[in-house]
Amino acid sequence: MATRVRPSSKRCAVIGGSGFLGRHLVEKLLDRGYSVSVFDIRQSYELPGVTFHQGDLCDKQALLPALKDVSLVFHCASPSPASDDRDLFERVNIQGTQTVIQACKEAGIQKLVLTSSASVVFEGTDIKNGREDLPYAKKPIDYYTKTKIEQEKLVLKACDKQKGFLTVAIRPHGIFGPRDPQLVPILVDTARRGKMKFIIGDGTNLVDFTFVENVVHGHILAAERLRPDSPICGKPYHITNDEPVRFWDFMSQVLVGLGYAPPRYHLPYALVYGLALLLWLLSIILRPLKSFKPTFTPMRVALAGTHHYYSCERAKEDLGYTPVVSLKEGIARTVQSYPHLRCEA
Ligand SMILES: NC(=O)C1=CN([C@@H]2O[C@H](COP(=O)(O)OP(=O)(O)OC[C@H]3O[C@@H](n4cnc5c(N)ncnc54)[C@H](OP(=O)(O)O)[C@@H]3O)[C@@H](O)[C@H]2O)C=CC1
Ligand SMILES: CC(C)CCC[C@@H](C)[C@H]1CC[C@H]2C3=C(CC[C@]12C)[C@@]1(C)CCC(=O)C[C@@H]1CC3
Repeated sequence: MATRVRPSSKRCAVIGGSGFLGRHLVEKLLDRGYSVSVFDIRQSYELPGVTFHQGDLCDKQALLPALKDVSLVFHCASPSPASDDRDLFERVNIQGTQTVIQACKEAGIQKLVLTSSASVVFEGTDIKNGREDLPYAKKPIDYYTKTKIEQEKLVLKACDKQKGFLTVAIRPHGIFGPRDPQLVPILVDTARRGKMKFIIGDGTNLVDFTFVENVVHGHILAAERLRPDSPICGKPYHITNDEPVRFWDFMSQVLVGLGYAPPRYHLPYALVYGLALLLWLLSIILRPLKSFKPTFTPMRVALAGTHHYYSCERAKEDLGYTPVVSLKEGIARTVQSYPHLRCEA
């Protein structure tokens, strides 16, 4: 008679484990003695203790082998927020997350930890010390945000103590660190094209940027505290560096660290936002003739010109969270990790 292997609490799966956050999470899980099954649409590395399963998370049959003998699943896969492909976001973040939940239930998974985003409450206007009880954005600023909201709702609603399927959502904001494919590379590319001379607005707006290891720490605390009797079941948690910083000071520190000049001249927020909106509309209208992707999208301008920082008191109280790497140290380690992006002049 075939014996069914009891899932080990030290065996977990990371969906999206080839990505920026996913790979940092996998590395920390290995350090902590977990063995890890990675499921991703691409394989970007090999590591002892990790088994790779390549596939699309919308395909339950492809997903199930990655969840075999696993008790804990982290779901941190998403299309890039830089995309504006509505169908892709809906397919992966909404239908795909439904598939992940179904596959978890079929595979007898006990815990599912979702990487959501603090942006689920952001509508393009100021948020100061926002707590988790803020309502979801009624007018989400883009398809990424819209589908992250639906995704979070699905995962939190699926939490079922009676059936032994526990869920929690982590809401990070502005993740940065070594190997990030977005923030630093886009910033440097913009600087190299001579477009990082301007500060949008008066430059005093405060924002959370979160070093990737703090985000990983929040995920692991949540996973380890997720038990039927814990208050965290079915809830979202902000995870930040807990050091809101002026958006333009952060950008300047990264730019200067890499040898580029910081932005100096101010432009009115409303003007830049209006221009970004116009360019975005033009890029849609002209798409059949010529494809171009504006750097300053309405989303980026809103993120660069408003206050948006979040309280992580709930994570401190319920998860025992405190950041493990300060902003200063995080920026230094990030800058050091991009020798190829330094200014050569
Ligand atoms: N970066 C940030 O500042 C923030 C990120 N988040 C969230 O954190 C999570 C991780 O983000 P991050 O590490 O930056 O993103 P990455 O793009 O680096 O990682 C996501 C991974 O998921 C993969 N993926 C995409 N679609 C599928 C699919 N259909 N099936 C299987 N795998 C897929 C990606 O592959 P490919 O690259 O080929 O698409 C990639 O390897 C996301 O959920 C994101 O929404 C939340 C707040 C802030
Ligand atoms: C061109 C410059 C004005 C801006 C360059 C940096 C930006 C690329 C980043 C600044 C804030 C970042 C951010 C995200 C992506 C990269 C930035 C826009 C997210 C949208 C990533 C996904 C999320 O869930 C929220 C993030 C907010 C901050």
